Amino acid sequence: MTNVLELTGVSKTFDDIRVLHDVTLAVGPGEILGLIGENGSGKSTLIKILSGYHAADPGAEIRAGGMAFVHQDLALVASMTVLENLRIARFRTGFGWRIRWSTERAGVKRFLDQVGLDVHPDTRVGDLSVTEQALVAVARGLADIDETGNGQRLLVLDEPTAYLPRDGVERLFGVLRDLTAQGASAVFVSHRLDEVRELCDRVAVLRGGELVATVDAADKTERDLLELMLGRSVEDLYPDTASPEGEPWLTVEGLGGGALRELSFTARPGEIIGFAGLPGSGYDEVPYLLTGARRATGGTVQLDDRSVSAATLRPRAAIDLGMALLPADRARAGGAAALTVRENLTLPSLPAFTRFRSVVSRGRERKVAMEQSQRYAVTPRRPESALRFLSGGNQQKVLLAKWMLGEPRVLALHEPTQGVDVGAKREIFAHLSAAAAAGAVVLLSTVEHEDLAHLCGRVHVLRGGRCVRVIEGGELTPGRLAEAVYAS
Ligand SMILES: Nc1ncnc2c1ncn2[C@@H]1O[C@H](COP(=O)(O)OP(=O)(O)OP(=O)(O)O)[C@@H](O)[C@H]1O
Repeated sequence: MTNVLELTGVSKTFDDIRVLHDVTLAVGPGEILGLIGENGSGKSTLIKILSGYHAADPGAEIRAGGMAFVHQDLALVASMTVLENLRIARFRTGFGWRIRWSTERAGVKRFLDQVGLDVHPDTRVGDLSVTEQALVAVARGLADIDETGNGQRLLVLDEPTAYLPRDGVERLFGVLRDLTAQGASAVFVSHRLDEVRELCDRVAVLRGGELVATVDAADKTERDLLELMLGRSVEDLYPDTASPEGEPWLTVEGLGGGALRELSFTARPGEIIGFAGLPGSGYDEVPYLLTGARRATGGTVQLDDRSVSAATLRPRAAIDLGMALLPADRARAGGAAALTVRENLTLPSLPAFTRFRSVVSRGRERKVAMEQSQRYAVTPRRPESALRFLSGGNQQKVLLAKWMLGEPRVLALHEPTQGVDVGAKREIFAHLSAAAAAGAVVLLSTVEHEDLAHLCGRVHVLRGGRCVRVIEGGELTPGRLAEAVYAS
């Protein structure tokens, strides 16, 4: 049987820098190929060449059958219906250019069935769960292929599980297995090596733009894959963290806003505190409400002897109090994509680079930008390049480095390692632990139970906007956390 995708000699050069070198690979019918690599190794660039967004350097050969893409953010329009999302720009018109809705509904139903989704085509996508939305994105991919394909079907999935709960991941994988049993193929790009091993038949490993290995998933452990990715042996992922003594100096009382109804807790300098829960429980609102990025409806925040009403707290005041926020949505909320790495790094602490009240000292800025890029292992080390040209994981390192420059006393983070490779993840954890050791309070809202269990001294589990359990000490394991989060 002929391959569904064949790449031969694919290279890509940006501004004289070669980010892909002579990549050759193939995907067979019914096969799921994993694509892994460190941040900046060239995964997205390769996918963008497949999708036609970038042209490969001359000399490449690409042969593909019907192909569709499912991106991490799913690219669905929440305010439109499932039907509209699937058929957007392709409605079949009958006599007099009227859209034949009944035919459209029946056509869409066929693709929803293929992904095992029992929702009415007129349901608004925004009203579906994140798992259902991911399945709609897969159904749309199948519909796209049906329009353009030649019978061969290849789904390219770029970190599709980043926002999914565990049961959603299992459901998505079940659907992908069913589809491949019927002859469809998939390329699965992910930083989650456990999921790559679980789902894929073979795994292609990119390192520094080169395809360094293609291996059978069943033959390799997670650690093997990680070492192939990094090209070296690895140490433990998590740093040692101490549980600090002393008086609490952050006191939060009755914090509410969005899905969060009422949250109270105290923190000592040096503590790393986690917040966990299901979507809608409010666990992910904490960093934003505490730092004034989202308007709280009530509650007080006391830092040392300064007490402020959460409802009147604005981001600037929060920064002045020594609080920093690292949001999950780094593309839109975290950084200024069009500004350079240097400008992003120095933005919040600009007054420190200013002479005679208004003149920014470029020289000092440059020096500090270079130092921070080094300290946080940002690659490529080019402070004058625009933030948006960095790979996702490297953007995250820049944004963390930016807040660390101001030596915050409270560091509030939402999904700080989303899309970050395991090597960079280790570095980020080491920086968080160092910030805590220097006396900062670190607050971590994430779905990564493993990270919470290893890094935090205590985790607050939220449900219905309230803390229903605090897990600490010997109880604090990923398993216990998952039980508490999923308990109804
Ligand atoms: N448009 C561009 N202009 C200049 N350089 C770019 C551009 N797009 C990507 N790069 C560079 O190409 C390299 C590969 O980036 P790419 O986004 O493909 O990595 P990745 O493996 O997807 O990383 P991540 O896991 O962090 O998303 C990086 O060094 C990046 O800075």
